[in-house]
Amino acid sequence: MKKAPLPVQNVHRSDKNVAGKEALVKLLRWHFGHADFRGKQLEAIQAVASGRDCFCLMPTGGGKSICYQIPALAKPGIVLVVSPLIGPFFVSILLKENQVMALKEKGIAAEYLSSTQATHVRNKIHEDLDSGKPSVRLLYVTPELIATKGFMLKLRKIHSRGLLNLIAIDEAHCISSWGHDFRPSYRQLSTLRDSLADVPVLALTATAAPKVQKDVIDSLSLRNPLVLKSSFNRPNIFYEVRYKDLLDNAYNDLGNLLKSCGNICAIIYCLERTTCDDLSVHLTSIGISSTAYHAGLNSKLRSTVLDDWLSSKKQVIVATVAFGPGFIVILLFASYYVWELLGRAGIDKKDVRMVCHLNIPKSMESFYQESGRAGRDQLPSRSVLYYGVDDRKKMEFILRNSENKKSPSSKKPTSDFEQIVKYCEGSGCRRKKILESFGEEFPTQQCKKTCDACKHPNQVAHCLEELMTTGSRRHNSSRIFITSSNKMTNEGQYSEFWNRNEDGSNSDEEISDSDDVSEAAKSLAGPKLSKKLGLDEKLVLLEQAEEKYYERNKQVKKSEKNAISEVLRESSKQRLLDELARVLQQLASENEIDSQKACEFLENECYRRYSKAGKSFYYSQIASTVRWLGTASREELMTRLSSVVSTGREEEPIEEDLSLVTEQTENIKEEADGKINTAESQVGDQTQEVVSRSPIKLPHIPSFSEFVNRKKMKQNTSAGKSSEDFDDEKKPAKIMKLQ
Ligand SMILES: Nc1ncnc2c1ncn2[C@@H]1O[C@H](COP(=O)(O)OP(=O)(O)OP(=O)(O)O)[C@@H](O)[C@H]1O
Ligand SMILES: [Mg+2]
Repeated sequence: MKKAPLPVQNVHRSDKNVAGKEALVKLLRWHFGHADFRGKQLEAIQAVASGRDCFCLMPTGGGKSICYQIPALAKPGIVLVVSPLIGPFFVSILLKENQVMALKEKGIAAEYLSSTQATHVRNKIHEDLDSGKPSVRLLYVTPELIATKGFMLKLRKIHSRGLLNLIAIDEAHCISSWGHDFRPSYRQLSTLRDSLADVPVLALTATAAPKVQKDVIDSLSLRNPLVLKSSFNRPNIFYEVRYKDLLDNAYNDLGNLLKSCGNICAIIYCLERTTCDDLSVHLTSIGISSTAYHAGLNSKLRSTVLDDWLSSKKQVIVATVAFGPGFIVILLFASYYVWELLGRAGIDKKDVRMVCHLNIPKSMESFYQESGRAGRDQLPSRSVLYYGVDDRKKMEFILRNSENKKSPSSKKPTSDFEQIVKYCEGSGCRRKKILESFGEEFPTQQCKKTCDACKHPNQVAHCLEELMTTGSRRHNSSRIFITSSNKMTNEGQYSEFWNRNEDGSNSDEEISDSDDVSEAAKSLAGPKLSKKLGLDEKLVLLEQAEEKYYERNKQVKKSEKNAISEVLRESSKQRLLDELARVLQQLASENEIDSQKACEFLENECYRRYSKAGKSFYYSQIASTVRWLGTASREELMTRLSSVVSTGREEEPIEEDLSLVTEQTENIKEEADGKINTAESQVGDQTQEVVSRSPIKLPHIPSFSEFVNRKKMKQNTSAGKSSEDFDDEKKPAKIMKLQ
């Protein structure tokens, strides 16, 4: 049942005064049921309540959210919470939704704004914000939304009415390129101070590196901030490393470990989604209720899986881990969707008793964040990392690629990785290694045997010795530990991480991220794919690789091979939705288009055109549509999407009825103008004037074959014709820029 909010006047003495401890504790008890504030929570709350900026460094699970949730209850007005869009769009929205729901259950008027919400829900929130007396107290938004002109004007208006009490930047380390999780959209938050100079800013992070702290404070232009730092020690977590190379079977070991702990709630992180599936099947087969969670599942299934785990219907969730944007570039094209589930995604499941890493994480920070999901209720919990030399090499390879992608001189990923390698391969106290990597001194005796190295030093020393010997034998080398793997990229043994960009073409999306084609890509990968090969040769190789794959899978019938599965269609819709949401946010046009319907329309169009031709062509068309979304002007989007969606003519191909579309656009434009006038023009958004009344030529989305032909034409310099010439000949009215 919902709780009634405590009357505000009971809590705050006056708008200017620092809120009294007693009143704040009362709020904490009433709404959250906690007896008292933890660590530096009260100091942070009192600082921002008095109008001071604050930088708050607390470990994962330390209770950062309370630092902005209580201020939202202590004074009339709004607390704006900026938190990142983490991982695939749907999941992050789901998590925000969960958080907001949980707050509402506590009687707190919280909302989130996102372009994936139904238009009427979004409109209602906007109406509330524009009302002059908003009922919402905690408003969660993304940095992308803050960057839009329309929303910033809206904030200014709220502020001018004296209703913007605080801006909380959660996961503030994302603003720093030194952080492990840098997000370019966070950079845009630096304009907040200029636009809303006197609103206190609270920056919250669990990333402890001093240069990140400085970067955050500078980037957000925090003024004389109160800097609050808590220890990063998580005394209730027991840290342990198990050595895969010394185990008969890591799956069995993990299964036995989970069984020996009883019916506990656990998270297992894996590097690859096939491992997630295999491991989940294995655990289920031995009677452990488990479920896999990764991007290979459609969004509906993902949501069910997550719900099952959150509600403890399933005991163990086996999920893929997160990588930064650099990794996405590498992995996406090899079909290894990158996925951040429970690492920093704000999931607050308190009773996770164990977090296992089946593969080595990419850095100490990632490890700390992910293992920190255990024991958020402060009860004894466990972190178990399964370390294998092969895993380490694989990760080194990925990291090296990522470095090369960013800048050849960037050595951050590998140097961060060395810390976690030392954590696994060193013999000293694990807890000390974690804390020292964050610059925190920690005397070993304070560990009090809460890591394997302190509890069983001889056993760990013995394992390390054995690992050294086994490793030397296996790898025929005298050095196993902390080796450099400069040669990895030449060995070709990790072909699943083949970097498509190597081929120098811009046709990345033409490689389907459906499993089958990625398998083909695997076969094609590695040394076979020389940079010197031209496009034709590469296409031939791709075809051969595809054939090889299907030969290997005799059970796959020819017809099935080309079929477009529901899973692929779902993931394509999601992909379109992600891109459209991003673009609409950038254009501050979320209210004008029902993204869900628009993406269904676009996907349906691709499907209708290419379902017979097969999935490569279908996928290629999806990829082109995504590209088009990314480059289309607002005018083009409006013309193409608003008209179709709002008139319910989803099934009609646009080119077939251009005049109708134009006519519809006129109507929609009028309708949209009306909406804009009420919702957006109140904040004076000049950018809304773009919709044109003149007939608009619809952009053509090139098919895969057109794309290849264009490539060929580009190569064919001797013919003396440009690719545009070629297209002009073929399809005079349908030219689209391919970058
Ligand atoms: N004063 C308190 N007393 C008891 N429990 C608390 C208190 N403050 C917060 N908690 C609980 O601690 C848990 C973690 O809180 P929260 O999600 O805010 O952590 P966080 O610092 O944001 O972590 P993360 O970095 O993982 O996002 C929650 O279950 C919350 O209810
Ligand atoms: Mg948090």
